[in-house]
Amino acid sequence: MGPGDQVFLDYDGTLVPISSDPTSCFADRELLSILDGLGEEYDMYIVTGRSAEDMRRFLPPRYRVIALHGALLLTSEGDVPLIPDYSRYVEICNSIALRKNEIREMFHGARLYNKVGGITVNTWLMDTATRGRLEDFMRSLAEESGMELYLGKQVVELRIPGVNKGDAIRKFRKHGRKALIAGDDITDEEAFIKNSDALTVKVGPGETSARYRVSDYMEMRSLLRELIRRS
Ligand SMILES: O=P(O)(O)OC[C@H]1O[C@H](O[C@H]2O[C@H](CO)[C@@H](O)[C@H](O)[C@H]2O)[C@H](O)[C@@H](O)[C@@H]1O
Repeated sequence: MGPGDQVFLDYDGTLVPISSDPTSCFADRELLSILDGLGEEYDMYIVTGRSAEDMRRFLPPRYRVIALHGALLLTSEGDVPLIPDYSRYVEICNSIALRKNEIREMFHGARLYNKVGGITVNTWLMDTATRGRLEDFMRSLAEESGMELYLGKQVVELRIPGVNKGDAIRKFRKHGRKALIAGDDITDEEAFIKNSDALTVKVGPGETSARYRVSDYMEMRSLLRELIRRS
């Protein structure tokens, strides 16, 4: 990897630790200094399943972010949908979000967030049986609404069908440039598989199609510091 090459980084679990509270995953000072260092040498993107609103709260606006699993590019000039029907899915999510209280009453511990182009239910506070019922419910909601069910780390989500990090990254790959892609969750596997020529890094345990592995976000940060040092 050298100056001008590309770096695509997942956020939760890759750059910051996974936490049971999804609302407070702010980038700390060390992370910002790493991202700034990378941004000076490399063509860098954060690629996340998070909403635009979350990423604007967690990170300063100077970074390029691909949000909602690849549906939306955030830039300092504004948001650019990367798929044709984005606004239709926003409306679908807004109408599902109207059922927030009903869903919270049906599934004890469920925390539902409208990602404005996705719906996520955080399941950290739920017992296993209730999560199972929630999955069934969300599966039927997906069928009714035309959204896609996605089961991640302690989240049950509805995401825009067909959207995935792999295709999103491919849109931004530059011919003749090396790329590093890192991530910790199932959606990142889609990025690894669709970019098998890249330097792919799995963060944490579990099966993977990535070529390399680091144990956690701290080792990932060390690797990124090394990348800056060598550039
Ligand atoms: O693509 P990512 O940057 O990894 O984002 C994917 C999901 O991130 C959030 O959930 C994950 O992080 C939470 C905070 O650590 C954690 O509570 C949750 O269990 C994780 O799955 C976010 O809430 C989801 O909407 C994103 O899809």
